[in-house]
Formats: sequence, structure tokens, C-alpha cells
Amino acid sequence: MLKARIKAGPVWALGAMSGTSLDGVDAAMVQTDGEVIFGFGETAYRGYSRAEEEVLRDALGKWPGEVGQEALPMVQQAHLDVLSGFEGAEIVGFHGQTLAHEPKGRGTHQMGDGAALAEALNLPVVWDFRSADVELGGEGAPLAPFFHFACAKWMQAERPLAFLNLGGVGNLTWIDPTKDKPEEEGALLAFDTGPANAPINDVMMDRRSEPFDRDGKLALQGTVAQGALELFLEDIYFRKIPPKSLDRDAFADMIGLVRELSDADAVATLTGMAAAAVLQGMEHCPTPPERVLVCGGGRKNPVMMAMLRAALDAKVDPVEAVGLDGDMLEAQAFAHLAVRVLRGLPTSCPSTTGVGAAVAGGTLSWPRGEAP
Ligand SMILES: Nc1ncnc2c1ncn2[C@@H]1O[C@H](COP(=O)(O)OP(=O)(O)OP(=O)(O)O)[C@@H](O)[C@H]1O
Ligand SMILES: CC(=O)N[C@H]1[C@@H]2OC[C@@H](O2)[C@@H](O)[C@@H]1O[C@H](C)C(=O)O
Repeated sequence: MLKARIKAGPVWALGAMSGTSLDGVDAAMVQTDGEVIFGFGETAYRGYSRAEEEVLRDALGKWPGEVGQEALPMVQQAHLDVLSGFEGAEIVGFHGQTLAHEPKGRGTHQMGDGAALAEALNLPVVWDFRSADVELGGEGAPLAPFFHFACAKWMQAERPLAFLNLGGVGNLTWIDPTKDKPEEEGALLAFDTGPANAPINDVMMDRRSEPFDRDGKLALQGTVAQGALELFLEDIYFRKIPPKSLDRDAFADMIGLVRELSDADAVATLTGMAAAAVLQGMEHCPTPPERVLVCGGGRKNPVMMAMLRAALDAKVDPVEAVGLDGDMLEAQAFAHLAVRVLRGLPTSCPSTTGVGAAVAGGTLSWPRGEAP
């Protein structure tokens, strides 16, 4: 049935994302033709156990061939666990687990075997979304912007707005929704803003053996150390003209800036750094967005949200304010992008990843014998 509809019409796509915060796999259904969103479907989440998270932490920064034996089967199984619970999916978008990202060096590494997943699920699977963009000189990230553009159309936005994802790393997409296509000049500008939750999580784990600062409770008790914040903002990354992207641990040194601080001040300062990095990013936008719609776990941190609202000259809301699901937006993005790959539509362009020309990345694997 999918083969007959490859050329036109909406399909139900199932997307899966396992992000840099290493908490688990998000999965979500989207009905889309790769351009227009026709509807959102079910979602599910499969958390990683502490032991699984440890396996992933050990694998961080490693390249194919360097990772221990247990990581790949674990990532495959976690995805299979969650994806096999869905009904009605016609195609799967499988992001995989980013372990290393060095677009101007060794490339980008998302662990996961889409061909094996296609066999196991008996569905076509699109995977390895980032390599083609990197091979053509792009950053390979962020890739959600082409989906953010479709979301802006879906919500019938009329004026420039921004989506801000606050995951382990932060990324911002500025959108002119009056343009027809995401790859059109002036439609999008996207880039990673800087570290978001990853350093907070690392300090929480290190000092308190807790995975994150739930509801910003610890940050609320602390004070932002201005000196550390200023040193952080001196990083050359903030002056780099976008598009630009980051490895999860690109700013690992910033933890050194808060080493001498109390737990509460350290976490407050790292939270302030995440917000300040977004403010720096705003300076690069073609026009100031009137509205910033926030997705990712950081939107649940009231201290981070308050700092953003204080810093930005824009209405800052979680994406739920417009009827979207901020926990699932990235999983939905890879569902939508899978259909774009199926249809040969681009998934990135010069203004989102810095690639020379619009590129349709991703590998499409059919279950054995089913390729059209
Ligand atoms: N209630 C909460 N209070 C504070 N922080 C929270 C809360 N819920 C989630 N977070 C933060 O959000 C993180 C998870 O965010 P998310 O799931 O968006 O990240 P990710 O998708 O793994 O990362 P990325 O988008 O960088 O790939 C958690 O690790 C935590 O730091
Ligand atoms: C290399 C990689 O996996 N990058 C992630 C990471 O997490 C957030 C930010 O850094 C973004 O660049 C990207 O993910 C989102 C889903 C994206 O590609 O849009």
C-alpha cells in the first residue's frame, strides 16, 4: 500500500528519537505527506534504566568500531520495545543515538541499525539522517527545522516566530511562515544555541546523584555567579555566524567555571548560562521573533523559563500553548522527515545546516524483498 502511495498523499509515519540527555526513547505518529501535517497520533516513551544509561555514557564520544559490544543491541532493543507497540505505521523514522558529532572532523555518529530495525518491524525504516548533509559540507544538525516549518504552517502562523528546543543541547529555529517551502531563501535560520540541560544534569549527577534539577528547585535556591556567566559568554561559539551545531559535550569545560560554587549556585549559574546562550542566539535572527515556542525538557524547568522570559524581548511559551506536544516534537520531526526522504524532498538546506545546497539525507531500508 505504501509503495502505491509513494508519489502522493499523506501516510502515517512513526518517528523515534533518543536525545542527548540519555533519558530514553520518544516515539510518535504523524500523518503527513512530508510537507503538510494532516494530524498527530499516538505517542510513547521508553526510559533507559540506570544501567542502560551507563552503557550509553561510556559510549559517548566514540565512533563506529570503538564502542563496546553491548551498546548497539541495547539501543536496538529499546527502540524495538517502544516501536513494536504502535499500530498503523506505514514507515518509520529512526534517528538513533548520537554518540559523537564532529561535522568538520570525523563526521557524525548516530548509533543504530535501521536495516535490522526494518526487518524486525517489517516496515520501511529511514535512518542515518545526518551523514549525507555532513558529507556535503553541512553541520548535519539541527534537522528538526524542516518539521518546525511544517508546524508553523499547521498552526497558521503569519509572522516570524521561533521554535526553541531545550534538550541536552539547545537549538533554535527562526521561521518566516509566509514562505511556501522550508528550503526557500529566507524561510528558515537554524542553529544550536549552546548547552542547555546536559551540564545541569552532569553536575546534579556528580554532586547529588540525581539525574536532573527537577522543576528547577535547586537553581531556585541559588544565585547566578555573574563572573562565571561572563567568562562563559566569551566563548567564540556565540559570535560564530549560524548555521552552527554542537557536540553534547562541546562545552564540558564550563563545569570548571562553577566548580568552586555551592551546589545551588552552580546549578543556578548553569541554568543562567543556558538562557544567556539563547539570548546570544537571538542576535543572529534575521528579525526578532514575536513569539518563542519552547519544546524539550527545559520548558518544564520554571527557573530556566523565567530567565528566558526576563532576557528575551518576545512572548515565550511552551509549545503546548499552540496545541503541540513539547515532549514529542523531535520524535514527530523524524516521522515527518522520514516521509520527506521517501518522497525525495530535502531535509536540510544552507540556512539550517550550512550545507552547500538543499539535500535529501537519510537512508531508506525496506524489509527484505519489499523494495519497490
Ligand atoms: N520537570 C523538569 N524540571 C527540570 N528539568 C527537566 C524537567 N523535565 C525534564 N527536564 C530536563 O530536560 C531533560 C530532557 O530533555 P529532552 O528530553 O528534551 O532532551 P533530549 O531530547 O534527550 O535532548 P536533545 O534535544 O538535546 O537531543 C532532562 O534530562 C532534564 O534535564
Ligand atoms: C548531532 C545531534 O544529534 N544533535 C542534536 C542535539 O540535540 C539538540 C541539538 O543537539 C540538535 O542539533 C540535534 O537534535 C535535534 C533533534 C535536531 O537535529 O534538530
